Amino acid sequence: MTRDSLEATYRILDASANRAGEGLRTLEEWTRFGLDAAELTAEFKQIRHDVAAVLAQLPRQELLAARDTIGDVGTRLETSTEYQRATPQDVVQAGIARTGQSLRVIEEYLKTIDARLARIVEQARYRFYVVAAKLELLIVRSPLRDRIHNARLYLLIDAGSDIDTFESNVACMAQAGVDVFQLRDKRQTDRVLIDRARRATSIAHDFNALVLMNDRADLAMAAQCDGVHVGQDELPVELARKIVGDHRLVGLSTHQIDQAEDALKVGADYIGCGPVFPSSTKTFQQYAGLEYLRDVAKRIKIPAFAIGGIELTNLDEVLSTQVHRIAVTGVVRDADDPVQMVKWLREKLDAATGEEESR
Ligand SMILES: Cc1ncc(COP(=O)(O)OP(=O)(O)O)c(N)n1
Ligand SMILES: Cc1ncsc1CCOP(=O)(O)O
Ligand SMILES: [Mg+2]
Repeated sequence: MTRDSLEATYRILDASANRAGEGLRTLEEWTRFGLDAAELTAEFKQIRHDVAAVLAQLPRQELLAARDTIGDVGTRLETSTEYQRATPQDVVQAGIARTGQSLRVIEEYLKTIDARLARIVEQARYRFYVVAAKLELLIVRSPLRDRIHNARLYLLIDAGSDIDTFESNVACMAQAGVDVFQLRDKRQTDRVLIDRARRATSIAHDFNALVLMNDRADLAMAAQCDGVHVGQDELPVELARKIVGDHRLVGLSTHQIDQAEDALKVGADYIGCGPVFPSSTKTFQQYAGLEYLRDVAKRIKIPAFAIGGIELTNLDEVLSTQVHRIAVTGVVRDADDPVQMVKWLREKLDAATGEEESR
């Protein structure tokens, strides 16, 4: 290689190493502070260190001597999208693209200097693609994720006595302010569940509400509803995700903080948190209680719905934990006027959300 070519190669390696380091750091900051995702943060950090260790094996003097930021024509070229970052998610997506490209550039030019070092960078690039895909899945903004994020009132319903009553119930509840329905009826046949979920989805969508299936990802797909809710001992979130895909929702029940932290790692879109209080719908030996909700509000970034025995009379206690989303059954099902009950719950939730936003 000529002296000029070698110098240009060092310039490329120096610039690309800086770009890769900055890109990895940008991603690391979001997994650390935006998502509290310790494993992803550690993986990005390790890749950053491994690439830096490779570059450290090149003659530093040569790299620095080749650096010419002022004379670099590239620093004067600006693309129209470079300053378009509406959200941190945009920053992350740009960071992923920039880092992948830089690692590839380093690898290619290193081949002309030291094939062994190039192979180490190639391995780092493959590891980067795996971890970047995990991160992208967490931040990808599907319309349903935005909607579960904005949801406050989640109602678990059974299949009802007949289809007409069921349909009119869904319409009334959605109109009164329910954001999300879950079809939970352990006594029904698959056929009934599929039919009810299909119809509920079609009605709920007219009111901008969502419908999820309890426990069964296969039935969620058969009914083409908005997702599935699974429990700790049921279909694992990763497998539910394989069945329903990235654009439908997967919710997970959690009862303690390590389960809530795991929910983020396995890619759940939201969590149910409870049981908070004794419930008339289901019996429990143990309660997660209000303390668990306080922990979740402080530490968990995905939407969290408090569940279990929530009534109008204890809703203030729930809201005081700073968890501002609830999932209910009995308080609505057993109310003298279920529609009125939904409206009251809605009012209280909206008031709490309004206070939060004005703080
Ligand atoms: C929103 C929401 N949160 C929690 C649960 C409870 O789910 P799970 O623990 O799987 O219990 P069953 O519903 O299967 O009895 C839920 N369904 N929804
Ligand atoms: C399915 C489920 N899991 C925890 S509580 C509950 C039932 C809904 O609770 P409630 O009827 O107490 O509002
Ligand atoms: Mg379940």
